[in-house]
Amino acid sequence: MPVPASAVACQNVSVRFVTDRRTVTALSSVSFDVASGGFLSLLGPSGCGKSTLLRVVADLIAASSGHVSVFGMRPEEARQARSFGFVFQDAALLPWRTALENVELPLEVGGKRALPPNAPTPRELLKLVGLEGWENSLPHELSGGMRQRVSIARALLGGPKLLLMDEPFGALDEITRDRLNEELRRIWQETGTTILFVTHSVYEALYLGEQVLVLAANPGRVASLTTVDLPRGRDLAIRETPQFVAMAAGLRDTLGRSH
Ligand SMILES: Nc1ncnc2c1ncn2[C@@H]1O[C@H](COP(=O)(O)OP(=O)(O)OP(=O)(O)O)[C@@H](O)[C@H]1O
Repeated sequence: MPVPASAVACQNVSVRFVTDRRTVTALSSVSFDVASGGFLSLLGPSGCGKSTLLRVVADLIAASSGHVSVFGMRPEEARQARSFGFVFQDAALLPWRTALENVELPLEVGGKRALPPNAPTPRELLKLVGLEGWENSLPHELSGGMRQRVSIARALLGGPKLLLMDEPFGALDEITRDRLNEELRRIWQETGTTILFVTHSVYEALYLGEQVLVLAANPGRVASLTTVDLPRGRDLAIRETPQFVAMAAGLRDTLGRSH
């Protein structure tokens, strides 16, 4: 079977929520394409539909119209094929299970199952996210940043080709967030996983992404799609360069017109 070049392709995706009181058009005719191995940051004002878009890709919400393809599959098929992992703002760890047991959890949900051949083990994943030596710690013994690392390791269990991340670092202090930004770029490069990353931060979106999709609100729609022309190997100091500062100013300008 030929490998589709796109990891995620959305064409004219619209989502309407109908409640007793009103109908909300959360997304209106959103189209974009992320290549396999790409990193797309999703940026936009509160309520512009960022989480909704991620949830449509993850098959948690059905699009009202339009077409979504994940590695050439419908979102439902991609979910059944365990093609993606999801990381939320809250690490959502079970407090009575150790870090290692939390990473192992998906193997037990819906009946015991084995890891696919060649997939990294839970221990290897904890090492990948910088938590070697913390396997037996309980969540309350870990910092917020470490808990979020555990949830990233858990989302990478089974070697998904796509990682969907909904403001995973939004609740962390700035220094921890910076460190995790660097770590995430490293993990992305080491694993080759395609990443869709929701954030409110222009700096985070630009530092992490190879592309930045800005959504405008009411209704949620594409305001701009920018290719980030920065070196693949980047450290945080790149945020001080004139090129980065100019791109950030451009994105802020688009954001300012997106409410
Ligand atoms: N299950 C739902 N039922 C009804 N309306 C919903 C539902 N989920 C989201 N919405 C509405 O859809 C719009 C987009 O919400 P969404 O959470 O996707 O925005 P967001 O960009 O992720 O916001 P934030 O940055 O504040 O997290 C909002 O107006 C929200 O009220």
